[in-house]
Amino acid sequence: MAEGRITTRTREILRRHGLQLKKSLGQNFLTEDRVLHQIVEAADLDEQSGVLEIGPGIGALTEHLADEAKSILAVELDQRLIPILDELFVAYPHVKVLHGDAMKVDLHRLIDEHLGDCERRHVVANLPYYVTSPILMRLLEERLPLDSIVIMVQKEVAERLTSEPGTKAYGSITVTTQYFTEPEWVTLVPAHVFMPRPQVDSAVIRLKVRRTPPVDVRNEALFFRVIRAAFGQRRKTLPNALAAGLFGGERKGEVTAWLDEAGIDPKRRGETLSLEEFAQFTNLLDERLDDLT
Ligand SMILES: C[S@@+](CC[C@H](N)C(=O)[O-])C[C@H]1O[C@@H](n2cnc3c(N)ncnc32)[C@H](O)[C@@H]1O
Repeated sequence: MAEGRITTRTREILRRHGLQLKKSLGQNFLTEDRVLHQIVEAADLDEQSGVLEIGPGIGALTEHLADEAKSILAVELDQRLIPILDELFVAYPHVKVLHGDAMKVDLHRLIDEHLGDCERRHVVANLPYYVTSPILMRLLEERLPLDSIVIMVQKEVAERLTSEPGTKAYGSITVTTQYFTEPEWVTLVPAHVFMPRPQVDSAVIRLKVRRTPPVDVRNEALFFRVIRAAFGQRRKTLPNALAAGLFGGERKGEVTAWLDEAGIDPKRRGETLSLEEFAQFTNLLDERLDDLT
């Protein structure tokens, strides 16, 4: 079969610049137009959209985004790729390439500076897999002014983010993501469309950022502590896991009673609790802890 356009483009750019891709930076570049189209389509962009792209690589996705959106800010960690990106987008004043680490740069300031005049803002990215969860948690927990996040992630991560209570894939990242967004599976992406080919398949998901959370939580910090504790020690019973994560292993009796009071059978495992049940228990716990102080 003849080599596709993007594969040829990628090989050509890498050869011309004498570049070896770095596995440690998660550099698996997309080489199929069809998948690039699917990602851009899922983001539902128009001439009022601003896009933050994390990890543009050598700009395969950026090129497609540049055709659809008003402004693009592309943050790339690998300094070697910056001159290549600058050269590729020299004639695109609405594409700004920035050398930086998406885990460290001030995203609020950058979005305000570069995408502030856009009506809608999106993150669109083929994320580096070694840092997917921390980047996603950062995007959500910092409450950036975003409408949606369309990301390519490892298939297993996509399954976690879109899973239901009681399934193996359901975890603290699921609950946290579903608290901030409505996740939607877009498409499965086989490993062979990347260069170099990774060990695992991938998937594109779309996270529609919620304006308000779907459950009423009075103490958010406590809510996230409860979630982490419930999933922290999967083999423990729920009262044991919560007592261990929240009270250093003490107060198991009280935790059991509070679960009962919140209408949650203490014999259940943490991974069977819904978002509503986590909120219910946290609100009760917050009240009871207040009463005790
Ligand atoms: C999976 S590749 C995607 C490249 C390109 N967008 C594509 O779809 O072909 C991930 C990119 O993220 C970059 N990267 C890795 N860690 C990063 C970080 N902490 N901040 C910003 N970019 C990062 C890598 O250098 C690489 O270019």
